[in-house]
Amino acid sequence: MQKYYESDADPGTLEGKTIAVIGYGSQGRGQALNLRDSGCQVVIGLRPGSSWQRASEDGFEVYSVTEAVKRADIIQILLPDENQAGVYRAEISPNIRENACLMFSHGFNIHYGQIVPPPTVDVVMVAPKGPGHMVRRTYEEGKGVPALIAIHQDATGKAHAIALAYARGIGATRAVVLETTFAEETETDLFGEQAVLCGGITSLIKAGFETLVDAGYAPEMAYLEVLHETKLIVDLIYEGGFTKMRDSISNTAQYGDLTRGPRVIGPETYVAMQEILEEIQNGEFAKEWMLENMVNRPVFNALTRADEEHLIEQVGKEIRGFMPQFRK
Ligand SMILES: NC(=O)C1=CN([C@@H]2O[C@H](COP(=O)(O)OP(=O)(O)OC[C@H]3O[C@@H](n4cnc5c(N)ncnc54)[C@H](OP(=O)(O)O)[C@@H]3O)[C@@H](O)[C@H]2O)C=CC1
Ligand SMILES: CC[C@](O)(C(C)=O)C(=O)O
Repeated sequence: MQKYYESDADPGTLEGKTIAVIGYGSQGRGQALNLRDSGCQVVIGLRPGSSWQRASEDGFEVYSVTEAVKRADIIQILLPDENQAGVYRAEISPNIRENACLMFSHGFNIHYGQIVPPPTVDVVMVAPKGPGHMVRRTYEEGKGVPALIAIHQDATGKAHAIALAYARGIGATRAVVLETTFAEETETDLFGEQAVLCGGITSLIKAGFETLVDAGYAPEMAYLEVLHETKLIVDLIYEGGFTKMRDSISNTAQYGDLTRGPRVIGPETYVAMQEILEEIQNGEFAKEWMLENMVNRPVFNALTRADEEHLIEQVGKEIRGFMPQFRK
């Protein structure tokens, strides 16, 4: 896989160019602040509301999406995936300059054909592999979150240089930048968040918590055991893989890990993972998510509410209240 570092990116590529960051949520805020601190010229495109106020308070020039796009050489679309196509059709497409660069941090709308840009613009992706607040925090610490770049369309011949310079601007080249495609990024990202990072881990934690509570153990004990300690174990895996984590735990824990783990994640889970991946690859998941938004998200809202009311959330709130690191 092609990898890039700080010295591969030329910050001069962005000189004299205006970058419009459209959206000022998790990624919008993190990327915009990092770009500005890296010396780039950044404006923000938004609708009136709380994000507008936050971006203004952070000292940015904030415009409607239409006005921001008119001013921009590079347009980084950091709206929720489900809103991007509507805003693109109404405000971005009619105002985008010829030879501008249209940028994304996730390939969903291009890969699934929700946005079809004209052939006169560059279409690239710079996708940090981490949440927006980490993109900002690691930059402030002098480090960076790794990122992926991909080129969907190179109208100007400069698409690759722009993507790398932008990745440098948000701090990603301080770590590493990997080159991929829109298809590979979209499919692996959706799979990762559904099967492992978000869907997989919350379901695993909930199953462990419910098993202990149903067996008569105190919910506080169950919370500390299966949720609180998860971060401590994941931090070790993050720092040094399974080996570092296993070096740090007891031999008893390691034996239980090696012999019982495969009973929890057995053949049934592999089958479910393959099915989930197929739904992503054949576009079934994308279609379901788009339709869910068209009818005001009944499933999304009901499932979110049910988890918010789960005992693990109530107990967690109480226990975190005792710990100084979680007090505001
Ligand atoms: N969250 C993350 O860490 C990651 C996200 N990504 C990708 O980054 C992109 C942005 O996601 P994320 O940062 O989570 O988004 P958020 O939901 O955090 O933020 C969305 C922003 O868009 C604004 N917005 C929403 N609708 C409109 C509209 N119709 N017109 C103008 N502004 C609007 C919101 O403002 P308002 O206050 O008005 O609602 C908000 O500022 C997505 O493509 C996502 O897949 C990629 C990697 C990680
Ligand atoms: C894991 C969720 C994520 O894919 C991410 C932070 O990278 C997302 O889309 O938010």
